[in-house]
Amino acid sequence: MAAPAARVIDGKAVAQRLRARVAERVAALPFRPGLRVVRVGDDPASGVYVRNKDRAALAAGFDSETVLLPADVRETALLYLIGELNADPAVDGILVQLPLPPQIRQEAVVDAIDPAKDVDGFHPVNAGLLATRQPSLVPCTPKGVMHLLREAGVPLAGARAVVLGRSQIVGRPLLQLLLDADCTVTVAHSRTRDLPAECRRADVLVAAVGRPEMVRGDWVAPGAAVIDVGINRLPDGRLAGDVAFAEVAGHAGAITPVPGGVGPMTIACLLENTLDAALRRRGEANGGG
Ligand SMILES: Nc1nc2c(c(=O)[nH]1)N[C@@H](CN(C=O)c1ccc(C(=O)N[C@@H](CCC(=O)O)C(=O)O)cc1)CN2
Repeated sequence: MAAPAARVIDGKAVAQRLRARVAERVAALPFRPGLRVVRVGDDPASGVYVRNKDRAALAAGFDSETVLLPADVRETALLYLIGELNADPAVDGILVQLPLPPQIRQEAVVDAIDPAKDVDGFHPVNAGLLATRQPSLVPCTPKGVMHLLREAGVPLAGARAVVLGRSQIVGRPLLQLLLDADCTVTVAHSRTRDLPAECRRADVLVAAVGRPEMVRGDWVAPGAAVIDVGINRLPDGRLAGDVAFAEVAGHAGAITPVPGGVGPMTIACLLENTLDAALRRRGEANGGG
């Protein structure tokens, strides 16, 4: 008997709908929310992502600009720029594209951004607000994962969720978001004793480890929802997720592809965060959203 095929969750379509909703809300505003994306150096992948963010923001009606800095820029110069953007009333959202060159401390840069304009949601103030269940700017990729799970109708209350990966940007915020959705959450990582066994317990499995095709078919319980956050460029140029898609699709109930799964949601959620930041900063009276 052929293995059952999982439902493929179309992240591109979900992201497109979210972007259209954001654009509608922006069109109804008496001002254009301002986004500034800072790119340091010439990492080609960052170049693609930054261009895509700028295009998406302009298409949604934002006032968007990208600031390019050379790879050898000093940390103090980047911090000075962030200070200027923090003080600029036309700027609602600031994002510094990662990764940064080695002479720049990522933590110092993230800490310098005004938390009210931190549309990446990486600032410790936003992390703390999320951890204490207060309104905050939530990191875009985990926010996108939750959006996909909800759009796909995956039951969350009481579900066992396993998050593979404990990064500041994905794993840790996801722990909070899944907990807030009433899941029972396990965060597994490189020191977890039996990763396949932990994964097999999951009704909802989110892979965010950055290791191509690490999650195999027999790591997944029949019918589980599998969300693949990994975007790994293979030596032959192909993209691979953290999940061995063809194998896992034979076990899972629903699965996200790479590309076309979580990635497009990251940009859609950035637009939503920028709109939220603008409405909060400028007051609901101006927002009407
Ligand atoms: N400041 C930030 N830096 C980085 C973030 C972030 O959220 N904030 N995340 C990643 C890169 N990233 C957004 O910045 C991002 C990565 C991938 C995609 C995406 O849509 N991927 C496509 C495939 C694209 C390809 O062919 O390469 C997909 O999955 O379908 C969007 C955004 C690191 N840096």
